[in-house]
Amino acid sequence: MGGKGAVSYFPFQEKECNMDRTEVLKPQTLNELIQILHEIFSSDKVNTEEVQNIVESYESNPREWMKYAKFDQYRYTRNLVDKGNGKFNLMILCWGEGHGSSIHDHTNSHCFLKILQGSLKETLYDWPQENESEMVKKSEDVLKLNQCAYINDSIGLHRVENTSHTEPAVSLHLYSPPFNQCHTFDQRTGHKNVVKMTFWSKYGDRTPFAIGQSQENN
Ligand SMILES: N[C@@H](CS(=O)O)C(=O)O
Ligand SMILES: [Fe+2]
Repeated sequence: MGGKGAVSYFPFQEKECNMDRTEVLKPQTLNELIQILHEIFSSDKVNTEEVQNIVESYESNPREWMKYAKFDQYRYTRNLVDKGNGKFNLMILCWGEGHGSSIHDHTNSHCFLKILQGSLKETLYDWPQENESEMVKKSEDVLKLNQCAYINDSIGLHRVENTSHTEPAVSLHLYSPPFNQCHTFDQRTGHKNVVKMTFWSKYGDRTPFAIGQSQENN
């Protein structure tokens, strides 16, 4: 995997060496994190653990991301931050009290999920069996401020929820390669549906309402 030398254009980096970048680079701002992600994903091979560590090491600063954090009263919103030069999509998801996603897959992409505010419950499920039956819950975890989780389709499916009745939650998601649809699953039967995924806003601007917008993942 991508154990390349450290990148050289960050002034806070003290030395050039062959150490894993995770030991060297701690992004000081969201913009710096985005720069580092561009660098990492420009390579053919990406080390998912390295990405997870770097994303986790960024300390959430609401001033840096508040322009993307747009909430809806009824369901979680997806707000595009950066298109990652075609290699990834970086977005901020805003979860009102009690908002959650359906059980879903990630369309053969890598998914990194970091908490920027509040906390989220992540429940993992196995892929459904052929026969019609209740889906099997594998584990659940409460993700805390700054924590970064990782999932892909070979790990399984998940559902994410803001279980708080008093606090909103905000999360940062990186998907590589980018995707705009996924499958959702009925917990009772395992039946799946394709759903299109849309952005509530892009680069801080509310996306115009599209007629015939499809059902979403929540
Ligand atoms: N994967 C979901 C969010 S989450 O529940 O992980 C999405 O992109 O909308
Ligand atoms: Fe997800």
